[in-house]
Amino acid sequence: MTDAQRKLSAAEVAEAGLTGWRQAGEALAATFRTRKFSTGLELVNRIGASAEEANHHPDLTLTYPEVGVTLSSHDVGGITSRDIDLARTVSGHAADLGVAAAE
Ligand SMILES: C[C@H](O)[C@H](O)[C@H]1CNC2=NC(N)=NC(=O)C2=N1
Repeated sequence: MTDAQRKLSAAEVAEAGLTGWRQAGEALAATFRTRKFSTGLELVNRIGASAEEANHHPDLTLTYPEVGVTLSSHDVGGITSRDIDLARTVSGHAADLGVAAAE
């Protein structure tokens, strides 16, 4: 089993210090206040490109005012370093677009 397949404890997830993200059961979740559908679509497209590059895919909800992102590692049924890494990437895309996460 590689480190990327090791399920992280809640303490390890908290130690990752992900701003704007919360643990929801066996997943990480964040809501980004895009405020415009076009901005949300751009964010979703950037997330999608990074997900394909990482071969690790979130669940996404695109609405007019916001984008919801949920991350978990399906193969182990929990949160791994893959989810932490992609969460950081997603937060970076949001920051690039001037979009804040709902706290
Ligand atoms: C075959 C393919 O590599 C796997 O199904 C990948 C695809 N994307 C994935 N995404 C997520 N979130 N978890 C996975 O276990 C996963 N596995």
